Amino acid sequence: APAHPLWPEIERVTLEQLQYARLGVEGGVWQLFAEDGEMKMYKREEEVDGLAVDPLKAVHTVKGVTGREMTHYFFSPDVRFEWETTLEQMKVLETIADDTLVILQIHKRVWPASQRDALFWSHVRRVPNDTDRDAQDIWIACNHSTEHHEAPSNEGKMVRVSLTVCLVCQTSIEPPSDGGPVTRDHLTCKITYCSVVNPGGWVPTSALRAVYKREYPKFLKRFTQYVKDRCDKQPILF
Ligand SMILES: Cc1cccc(-c2n[nH]cc2-c2ccc(F)c(-c3ccc(S(=O)(=O)CCO)cc3)c2)n1
Repeated sequence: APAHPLWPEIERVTLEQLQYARLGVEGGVWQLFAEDGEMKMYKREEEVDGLAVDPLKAVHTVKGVTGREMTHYFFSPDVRFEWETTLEQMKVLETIADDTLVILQIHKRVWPASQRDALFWSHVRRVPNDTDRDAQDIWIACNHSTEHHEAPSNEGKMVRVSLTVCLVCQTSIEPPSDGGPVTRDHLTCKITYCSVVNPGGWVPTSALRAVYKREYPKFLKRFTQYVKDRCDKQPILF
């Protein structure tokens, strides 16, 4: 593993997020707040220092793509402006490895709050499926707030959020009964998107919850549709 000061934290947080994502939404602690076809969005209402920091967990089933493809397009900074509608600026501050970056993002201001930015490391990895030999490997992409000497001090113009986000994908293949080749029609990708965002500065709880309720379903629908469109008619990446 690369000898970078962030590496131990990247390893720990990525594997913690994998376990967290794989925990179901049973137990009554998660409140279903949005549903659209296969997509189900849950939240927990939690406040830290009077700030709503509502953990979010979304589950979705997407046909015709693999977990490697889904996490690749989530991780890749090159395509982020194509699906992340609230992004205003983005800068890759450090390339730690081809699967590990440090990114600064400035997002569009949401009235009446002040504009926010996010500084985080981003990592994507394949995790062999240790429980079920026949199953495909699991893929996880994880974004977690960090410090970085290259991050411009935004002279108080911006409020910095702190976030931990993961996208965990499990692909399954239903092979064609006629023994023919596996095509995208035989692929199903089960995804779990988890996010905890501390808005960093005071936002009225009701306004923040309204933003989450509007933005998260829109984001996940748009992102997963973007990946389906990009992968359509392309060779399958397992
Ligand atoms: C999807 C969503 C939920 C809640 C708020 C908003 C939003 N609306 N206007 C500005 C933002 C905004 C402000 C700060 C942020 F850090 C992110 C933010 C959201 C997601 C991620 S990510 O890591 O899931 C995907 C990469 O951008 C990173 C930052 C988004 N968008």
